[in-house]
Amino acid sequence: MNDNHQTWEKVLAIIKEETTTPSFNHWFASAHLHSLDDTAKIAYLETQDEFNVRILNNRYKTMLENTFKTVLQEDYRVIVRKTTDYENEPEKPEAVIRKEKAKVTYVNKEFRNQRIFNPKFNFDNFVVGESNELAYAVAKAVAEYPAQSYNPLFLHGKSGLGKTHLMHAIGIYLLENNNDLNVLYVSSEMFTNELIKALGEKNGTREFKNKYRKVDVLLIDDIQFLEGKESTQMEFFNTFNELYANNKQIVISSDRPPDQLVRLDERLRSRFYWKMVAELMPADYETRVAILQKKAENENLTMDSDLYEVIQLIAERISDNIRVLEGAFYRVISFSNLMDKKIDKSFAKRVLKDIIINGSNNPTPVQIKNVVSKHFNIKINDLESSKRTNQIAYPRQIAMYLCRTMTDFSFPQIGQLFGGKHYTTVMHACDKIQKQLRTDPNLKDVIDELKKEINNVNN
Ligand SMILES: Nc1ncnc2c1ncn2[C@@H]1O[C@H](COP(=O)(O)OP(=O)(O)OP(=O)(O)O)[C@@H](O)[C@H]1O
Repeated sequence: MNDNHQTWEKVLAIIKEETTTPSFNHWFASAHLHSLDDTAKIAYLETQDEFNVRILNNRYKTMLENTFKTVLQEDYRVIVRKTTDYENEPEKPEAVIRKEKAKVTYVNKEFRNQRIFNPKFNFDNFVVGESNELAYAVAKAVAEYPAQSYNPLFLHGKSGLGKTHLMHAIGIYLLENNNDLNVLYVSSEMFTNELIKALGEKNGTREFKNKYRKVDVLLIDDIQFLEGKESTQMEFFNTFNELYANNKQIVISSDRPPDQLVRLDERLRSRFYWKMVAELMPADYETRVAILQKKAENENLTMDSDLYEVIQLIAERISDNIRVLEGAFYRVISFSNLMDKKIDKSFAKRVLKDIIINGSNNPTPVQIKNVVSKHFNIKINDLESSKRTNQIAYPRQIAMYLCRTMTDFSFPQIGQLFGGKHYTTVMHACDKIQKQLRTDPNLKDVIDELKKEINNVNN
């Protein structure tokens, strides 16, 4: 039995445990592992039937990727194709094969071990919102048509907003579609260290230059690191010019726009403006929620109202860095696994005490009442009155629900704050809104909007 066969057997054994017998027999039993690309970290699966391909790709991809991770102890991206798609890869003349083999060896030697792409940083996993749609669109265009419309591409944005993710996504996409391309991803720090090492070795500089001049697509991250390093800048300047002159794609990322890289050579800075400069801005609330929903999906978590509330809580409180946002979410997940506790809001608050409680204050019931009364165009006094018309009672129930979910006030305390109502009235209101939220998307939009407004007032 070869390694791939063994791997696939292990994957199947796990999946068999996790799915029903009919699903397993239907979708997995006839699939095979076609090949594993250990460099690009892709598992290629094959199956005979077109529909089966679609189901495995759409419905079971996350499960497959998680299972490969369990078996191989590494992240692998899964691609399922029809068997005939592999068979129909055009036969190449002997001379072409020989030439390609030579090229592959060369790619192996100089570039393969620098293809350090994180398979999770792909386009499918990148959630697009208003804050990043331009950057996403141009990154995708570069991946599809390198060195055509957007060369060079300069991506900038504050820390943790997805620059590296998009660069890896470009690299992964390019390699998936043309494995022979010389795609090179380097951080500016790696570039600098490589240059310093080369300077200390016999023929080092020549080899360094040769290597970089042979690149088809250069992805260079965190260019701000080159600030103040004159000789590295000079070498990068030469590399840039040479690649550009040969119509090779260059993608650069930075934590600032080019004009703010003041300790970078002016000639280099001006080149960054030649084609496309795209900014990644802090994600808005909806995008932050969508990002965490995607992470939950990737972790195979079942989305119930408790989990959704936790996602909202984290998205409300952490707004300027996606890395911190997802870090908080993963912390909740791992503590819940460790302690075997269900994820809900009070558990999340405990686990994230340092971020949620100390890092930011809960809104006050007064702020909540203010926002709700403005939204429904009624008076705060009305919220505290005993009027029972629907026009007043419904916003009051919503306000009570928000006080309960956004503050640490108890049912009796909230009752007091709403004109001395009995605690069972507050419980009833919260229960009603909670249930309605599960079925009424309009109410969910209203609540989301109110929470956003309350947090804006609170910050
Ligand atoms: N739009 C998005 N959708 C999904 N995940 C995202 C998105 N934006 C960022 N992330 C995630 O946030 C984390 C941080 O992103 P990334 O490392 O790309 O940030 P960065 O801008 O390169 O930060 P730095 O400047 O600190 O290197 C990653 O795990 C990435 O997958």
